[in-house]
Amino acid sequence: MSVMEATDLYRFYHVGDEETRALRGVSLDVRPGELTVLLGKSGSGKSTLLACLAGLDDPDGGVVSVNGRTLSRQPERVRAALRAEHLGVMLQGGNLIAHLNVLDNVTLTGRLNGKPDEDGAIKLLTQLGLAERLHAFPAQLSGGETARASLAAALAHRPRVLLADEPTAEVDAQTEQHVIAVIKDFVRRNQSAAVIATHSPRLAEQADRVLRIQDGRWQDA
Ligand SMILES: Nc1ncnc2c1ncn2[C@@H]1O[C@H](COP(=O)(O)OP(=O)(O)OP(=O)(O)O)[C@@H](O)[C@H]1O
Repeated sequence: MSVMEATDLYRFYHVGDEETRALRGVSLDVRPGELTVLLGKSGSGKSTLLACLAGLDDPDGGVVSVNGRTLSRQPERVRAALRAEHLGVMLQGGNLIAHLNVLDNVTLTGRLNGKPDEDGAIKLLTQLGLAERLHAFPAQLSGGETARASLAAALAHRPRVLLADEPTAEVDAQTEQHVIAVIKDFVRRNQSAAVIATHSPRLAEQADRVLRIQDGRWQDA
């Protein structure tokens, strides 16, 4: 049984006369308890795929569903509700709200879902080495701290699927191991799933499944 399914996704971008075929027929089954890593050169389509899986972008063709519910081509309010209930999304550049401190950012989705869990949020931030930064605002964080706080914000409400774009891009090797441990622990403990785009061989080494994308298609397809 899968927690998320993507079938035959296409996404084309048009800028002037130029057409970029960012996704060209990508299908994916995301299974519970599995950490899936997406590898591919810069520009191969990883971020576009994650944005479509998150319902933040709509594919031009194909369908995305989460927990059996269709996410693609739904009104924004339906997608936002499905995202808040089932998905944790961490995109490049972070997903923190500027006027909320780290702790309030991390507890936000839980509060919106009617399941506030400040203790859980503090525990998660502590695991990620941010115990001293609970009351800092996003503008005061380093790149690596922003990435870790964004990851905590994506995980705190224990989503069925974590979708993360380069969560270890700006951290040192030791911090990277912490981040990977938190993600693996989350997947195992909750029988959730994670789909992570990365350039990190260390993260790929610890994945249950590694998928390679090239020019908007699976490499071996
Ligand atoms: N909003 C956009 N408008 C036009 N073209 C875009 C847009 N977003 C992405 N693209 C193009 O689509 C292709 C896939 O981009 P994407 O960001 O998905 O790649 P990526 O594999 O995530 O790259 P990176 O590893 O650098 O993050 C690239 O050619 C990119 O230039």
